Amino acid sequence: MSEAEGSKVNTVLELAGVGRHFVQGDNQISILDGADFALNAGETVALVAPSGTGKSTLLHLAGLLERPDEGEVIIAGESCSRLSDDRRTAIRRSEIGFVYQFHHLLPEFSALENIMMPQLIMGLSKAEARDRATQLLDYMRIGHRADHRPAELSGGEQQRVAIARAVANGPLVLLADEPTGNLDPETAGYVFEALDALVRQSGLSAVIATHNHDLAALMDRRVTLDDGKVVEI
Ligand SMILES: Nc1ncnc2c1ncn2[C@@H]1O[C@H](COP(=O)(O)OP(=O)(O)OP(=O)(O)O)[C@@H](O)[C@H]1O
Repeated sequence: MSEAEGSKVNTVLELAGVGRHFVQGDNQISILDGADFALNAGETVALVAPSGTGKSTLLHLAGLLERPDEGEVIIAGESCSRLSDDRRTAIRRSEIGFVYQFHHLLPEFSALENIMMPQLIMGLSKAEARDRATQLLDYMRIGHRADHRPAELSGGEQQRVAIARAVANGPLVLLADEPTGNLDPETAGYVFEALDALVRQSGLSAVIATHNHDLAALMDRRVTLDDGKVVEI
């Protein structure tokens, strides 16, 4: 295999010439315009860019929550832009983990049940899902909170549950949209470090949008958005 072919195989997520345009009033604005990006297996990348430049838009496209207006989103070698909604949902469920700024946990379920849920949807047995959820809670050092509902957890604990839920099905790629943006600096630091450790321990690839340059420095690479394109910083 040539070096070029080898590096393709190693690319878990690719954006190729991606464009996303919105109409605002009388104007069309191009948030992404010919954006290229490649994420390698086991790599962590921080996406650091000013508010409103398109970080969430990029993550939504990469996570197959939206379709680009042009260009391709390629996950594990499969071009996804023209696939059916059902196929995109299947890929998203098996290959993508998402963490948001706000935890979006299901309020009526416990921490453990929230982490079991995506596994049950994927067809795992209750016992398997419970074992994996318990392991993840222990890894995130909140095993003692397993039976608590989200409202009974601190902000940092809620985000650690949300991170555990995002990786519960062993995705290929973790996408996180300011996962610590809603936390005080000290809590943000330890939640981010726990996220980083979990990603590295499980060999995951991750793109993490953050405004925090100290936390971004923990990642393998940093990129920003400039004039609708992804550029290294
Ligand atoms: N569905 C939409 N319709 C119209 N405009 C949109 C839509 N989605 C996003 N935008 C615009 O695209 C721009 C980029 O939004 P996006 O949420 O991606 O930015 P961001 O970098 O994540 O910002 P923040 O850091 O504040 O979360 C914003 O100006 C936003 O108003």
